[in-house]
Amino acid sequence: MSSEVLIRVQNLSKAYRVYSSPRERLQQFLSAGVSRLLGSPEREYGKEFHALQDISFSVGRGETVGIVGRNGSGKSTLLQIICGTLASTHGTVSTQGRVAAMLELGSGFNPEFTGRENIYLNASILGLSKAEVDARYEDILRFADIGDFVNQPLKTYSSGMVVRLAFATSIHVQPDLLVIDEALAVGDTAFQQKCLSRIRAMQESGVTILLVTHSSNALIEFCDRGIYLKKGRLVMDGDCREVVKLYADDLVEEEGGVVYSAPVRESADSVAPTSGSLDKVALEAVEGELPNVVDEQRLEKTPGEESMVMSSPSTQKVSDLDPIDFAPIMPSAMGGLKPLPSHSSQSAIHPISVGITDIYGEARVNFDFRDVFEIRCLWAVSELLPDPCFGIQLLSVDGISLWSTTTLNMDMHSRLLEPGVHEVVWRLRANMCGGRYVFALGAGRVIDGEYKRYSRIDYAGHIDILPQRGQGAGWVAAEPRFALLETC
Ligand SMILES: Nc1ncnc2c1ncn2[C@@H]1O[C@H](COP(=O)(O)OP(=O)(O)OP(=O)(O)O)[C@@H](O)[C@H]1O
Repeated sequence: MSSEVLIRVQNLSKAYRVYSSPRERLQQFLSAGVSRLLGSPEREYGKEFHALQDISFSVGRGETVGIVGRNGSGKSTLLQIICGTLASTHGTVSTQGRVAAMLELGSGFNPEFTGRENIYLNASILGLSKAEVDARYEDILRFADIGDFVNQPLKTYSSGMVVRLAFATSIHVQPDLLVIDEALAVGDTAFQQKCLSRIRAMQESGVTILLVTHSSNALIEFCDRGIYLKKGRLVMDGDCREVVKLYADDLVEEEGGVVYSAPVRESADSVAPTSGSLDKVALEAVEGELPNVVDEQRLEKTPGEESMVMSSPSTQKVSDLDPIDFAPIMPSAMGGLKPLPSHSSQSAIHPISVGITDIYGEARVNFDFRDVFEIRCLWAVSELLPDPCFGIQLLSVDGISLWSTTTLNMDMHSRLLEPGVHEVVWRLRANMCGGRYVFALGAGRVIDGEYKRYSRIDYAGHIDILPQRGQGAGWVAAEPRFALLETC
């Protein structure tokens, strides 16, 4: 990336006047008329609302910057001002070179014009001559792949077709800056993939890209830098992972969850073990203790109860053993769990504290791919609880549920839980791609063969899995192998 600044935003603010009723709006309108007639000062009705407040940042040539923030945080407003389709209230924006923008659906397109007319219109607004558009026209059509619709008015298009045309036009005008406002989310999967690979090619050829996204993965995968807008203010501009972390924590908090991060022990986390090292230590720990392993692995030990025991083949050599099965599940170091607030109405089973730990019960956040880790919770049971059931859910930081299960699904039920405090441990393997993952927990009862939730912890903690080179993108780490075979 060169040091040339392509976008400079300085102390940018955008204010709207918002009215509580149509009447108030009318009063404002009349007051403006009266003040114009009489030359008197205009009386202000309504309230001022700041969609953006005092935003400053710059983007260098060749950089890809992602903007994240909740709905209404000002992302589209910012892009519109940068692209010149909206005026700011205060501050300045300067851009260098040709700016191609994919703002809201069809922005810059006229619904009455045909696709063809819109291509020419749009490209000419961006400074291309007719001859230049002629030379690119076939390529644009090929990329958009909308067939004969190109000769129909845009108002007859589906939203996906508008995106196809808009994207095809934007990338063929050789922009210096490409501005994309979530538009790709509308296209079909195959088209999205085509666009993403074209965006990557444009990144490589030095095009500057400003991208609004709701996907933390997209931010981390595509962007050099992240900007986080919150209620119209820029709260972070920097490393994508830092931005994702802050955004994820805020999301949980704002959606009513109580955010507890498992206490991070700097020494343990700053020297995160390399892949497999934890497993090795775990195996050393269990060597010589094999006869006790099965007993140790019960989540709760009640004489005579056989549920909640992890399967443990007993004929393997120690060197073959996998810590997910063979390392004993130990009680947490109590400092490793974070206390949860008590609520005024408490159900028969409610959480006291929760945390994510390594297999020694030590709080930890960073794990390598395939490391084994544990999500622990102390549950207070206030009455004899027949058929208790525990649930777990793995979520992306965007709140997408990636996996969930319950002890009922795992056929671990029909077990009486005594009043008291019980530590429940879910041991998992980090079979996920690099990135952040959030966990939710639940506890309840099995009633008529169904899991009835008594308590839920929306945010029980998160882990960061360190990315592995060549692993690929996404959530599921499928551990691919590849062969290219000769055929005769
Ligand atoms: N013309 C307007 N009058 C009053 N308020 C407006 C106007 N346009 C936008 N806003 C408000 O400005 C704020 C920022 O809107 P903006 O569309 O930029 O948010 P956003 O982050 O892009 O949201 P989303 O993720 O939903 O697209 C919102 O609260 C919105 O309601």
